[in-house]
Amino acid sequence: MATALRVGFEGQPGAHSETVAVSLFSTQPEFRNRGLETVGHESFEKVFEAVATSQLDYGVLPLENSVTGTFYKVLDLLHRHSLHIVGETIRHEQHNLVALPGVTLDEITEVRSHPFAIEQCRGFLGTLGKHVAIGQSLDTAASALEIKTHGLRHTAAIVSMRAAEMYGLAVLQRGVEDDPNNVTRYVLVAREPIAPQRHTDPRTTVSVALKNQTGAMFKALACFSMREINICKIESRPSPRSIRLAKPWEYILYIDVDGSIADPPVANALRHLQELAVVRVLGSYPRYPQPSEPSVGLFGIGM
Ligand SMILES: O=C(O)C(=O)Cc1ccccc1
Repeated sequence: MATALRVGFEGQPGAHSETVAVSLFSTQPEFRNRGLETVGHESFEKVFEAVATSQLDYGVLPLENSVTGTFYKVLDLLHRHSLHIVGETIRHEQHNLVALPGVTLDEITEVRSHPFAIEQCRGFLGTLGKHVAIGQSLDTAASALEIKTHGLRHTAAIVSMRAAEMYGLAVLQRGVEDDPNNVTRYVLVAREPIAPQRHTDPRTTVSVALKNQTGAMFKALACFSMREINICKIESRPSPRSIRLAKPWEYILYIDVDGSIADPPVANALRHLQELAVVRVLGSYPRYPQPSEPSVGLFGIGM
């Protein structure tokens, strides 16, 4: 039998990104029968490096959250490495306050989680009172692991139900996120690009190195709008090579559009854009439906 697909994520087993990897790879027909080993890494950078050096087949990375915004590090790494986006999915994460079994809420003096999870629960955390300190961990599941490993009776974590079960923690309060409609968009990255099929409602993401010149942004966007191509997202990040003291920076523009580079209007728009700026296609990829919560028994190996 062929070896299982190795899929990397940042964090410990039970992190949201790992849950997404497990659901996606166990439900989507192109991956379902391949076997899966999820592998935790200590940073997004290490996930990129492991895919680039063939230690992993894919990486699953959070790209943006509807409340806390873009995971900038991931965007910067997409530009810096030459990997390709080969899929995306959007998922609602339920955040739950959990602690060692038998511990009650009034015993808690610290709550730990990933900084984005903390931000998404600010309203709830504000109700706990000033005696409760807020601590950060690399990912949500790492906070659960720390509580379990060190027997921390006064610390609670904000994690998924899957992570709570994996680390044997009890739920103090379910659904502590401020916005119940809060969703995270994840991307799947690989070494080789793919050509998505039309029925997958594909998107294309490009990075565009823009000159600091009058009208540069307007002209770049016009390449799409004059061909009736819908732009779904624009984000800009300082271009690392352009940064000098007391000089205006240049920016890398990230543009997501509906359609695939196999569609003539998108291909023409990108050819046009290449006449104005340095363009890299980060991927044309299918949009997978929101994966369901996998059962706790399904997980791979950790860091
Ligand atoms: O920390 C995790 O579990 C992650 O996968 C990152 C994250 C954190 C908060 C919301 C979505 C993803």
